Amino acid sequence: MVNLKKTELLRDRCLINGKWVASSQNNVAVNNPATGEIVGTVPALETADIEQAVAAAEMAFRSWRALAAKERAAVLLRWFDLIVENADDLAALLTAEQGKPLSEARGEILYAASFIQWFAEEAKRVYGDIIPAPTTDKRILVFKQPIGVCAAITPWNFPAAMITRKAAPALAAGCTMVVKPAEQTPLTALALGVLADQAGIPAGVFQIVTGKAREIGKVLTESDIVKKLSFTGSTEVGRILMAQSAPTIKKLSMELGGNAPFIVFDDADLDAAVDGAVASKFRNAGQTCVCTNRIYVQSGVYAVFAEKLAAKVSALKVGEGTQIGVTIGPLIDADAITKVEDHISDAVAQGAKVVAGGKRHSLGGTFFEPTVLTGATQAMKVAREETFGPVAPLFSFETEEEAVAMANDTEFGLAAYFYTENVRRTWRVAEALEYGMVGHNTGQISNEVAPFGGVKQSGLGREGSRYGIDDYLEIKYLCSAIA
Ligand SMILES: NC(=O)C1=CN([C@@H]2O[C@H](COP(=O)(O)OP(=O)(O)OC[C@H]3O[C@@H](n4cnc5c(N)ncnc54)[C@H](OP(=O)(O)O)[C@@H]3O)[C@@H](O)[C@H]2O)C=CC1
Ligand SMILES: O=C(O)CCCC(=O)O
Repeated sequence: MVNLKKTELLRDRCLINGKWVASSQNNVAVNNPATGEIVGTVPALETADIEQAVAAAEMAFRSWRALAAKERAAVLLRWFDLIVENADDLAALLTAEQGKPLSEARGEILYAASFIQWFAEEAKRVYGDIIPAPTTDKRILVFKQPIGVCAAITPWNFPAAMITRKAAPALAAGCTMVVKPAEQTPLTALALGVLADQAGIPAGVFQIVTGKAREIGKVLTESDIVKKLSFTGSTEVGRILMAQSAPTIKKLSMELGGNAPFIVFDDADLDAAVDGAVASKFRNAGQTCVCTNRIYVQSGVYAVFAEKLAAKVSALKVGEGTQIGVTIGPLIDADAITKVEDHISDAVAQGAKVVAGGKRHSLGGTFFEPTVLTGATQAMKVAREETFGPVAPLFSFETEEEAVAMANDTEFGLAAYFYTENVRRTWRVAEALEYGMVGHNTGQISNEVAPFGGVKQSGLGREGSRYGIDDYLEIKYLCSAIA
């Protein structure tokens, strides 16, 4: 049970063409990962329902794109206001289905809202260009137009923000969108739909569908009507969706896996580095794609850093997200726990030492002790794969070149962090790291004004920032002969 002030935010139906649609067949239960209790149910829609949503999005696109940017912005700002007004309810729902501590959930809701406010403003700044023509008889103009019907497939780790980070630029640009949230966290998505409806977002412009991921993914990727797909999730599923989108040559935005290095040089402010490591590693119990995965510490400060980090991590409070003071909630499911245990046992078998945590929490369920390992090496799974859990492995290095080489030794390239007080080193390392986002002397890099996205196998495109709207726009060039 989740207690909401505004009970209509808890929906058991999907939003298609302005109507709340039930399943003609089955419903899917949504469980609280902290307690196992059922929080709600959502429909397992049929292929025909998804096709109907796509058709409604196509119809709605005609009138939505025709509005002045300022008119679309006004509607988006009403949505933003409603999300902020209902932040407590939305946070409660988010914690109930996802598990993160309530304060973090509230932070996510405001983060999610910030994308709507930002892109409502950016809608009015989709400028074109006039290019000096190579001959005097021509004029060359460039303008930008919305891509059309878009689809979004989003993960469970940020049930609100990953939706608005896609929907806000899409809607601001004049596109319409069909969203498929993760099976584990659809209720926050549906609540956002309620508020979108109340804000006056027209029928068909923002729709939410739930059901079997493969079937929905197939309809959305095979459709000729859907011109663009934006996905956040695992690299493995990203590859499948790219392949499925190839026949219709869809535009793609892909926010995929990470394997973030966190480098601590011996000239770093160690206390700041410890705080940054805790913030970046243990946010959402380690379940974000920008979470630190590997911590490289220069040998001269390794022992002190390890001791300070282990002390801070041991003080983190594990528990149900609704309890005051809790900083680490449950992991999302049993598979997540199995992966964390596998990574720890693989590391220990190869010589790593557990200096904090290391096992399932006495609370049971999917609660896990925040863990610090020393003596990690590049051969271990903790170095090669994204753990997506509360495990901080410490690696030792001697030189800057070695640290950068180890940090770049991965097929992923999403986020990286480093701590140094040396200005020259700052520039060298920032430029050498093969990552889309780099934090210098900070473990927190995400906000609505900065471009979020990766290189290498971490994905394609950028979300947030003034660049984020470009992913939903086509460039058209007009050549006008005037002689
Ligand atoms: N980059 C990131 O932010 C994230 C990375 N991950 C990484 O991925 C691992 C696995 O997490 P997981 O939740 O399984 O991530 P997935 O990539 O499986 O899921 C993300 C989204 O894709 C959907 N999906 C899954 N398979 C298909 C498919 N064949 N066609 C269409 N949609 C599909 C899911 O739907 P449904 O939920 O209904 O299955 C969900 O909405 C994590 O341990 C982590 O390493 C996970 C989440 C976010
Ligand atoms: O893909 C994720 O893990 C969500 C992004 C988190 C962030 O925006 O910081």
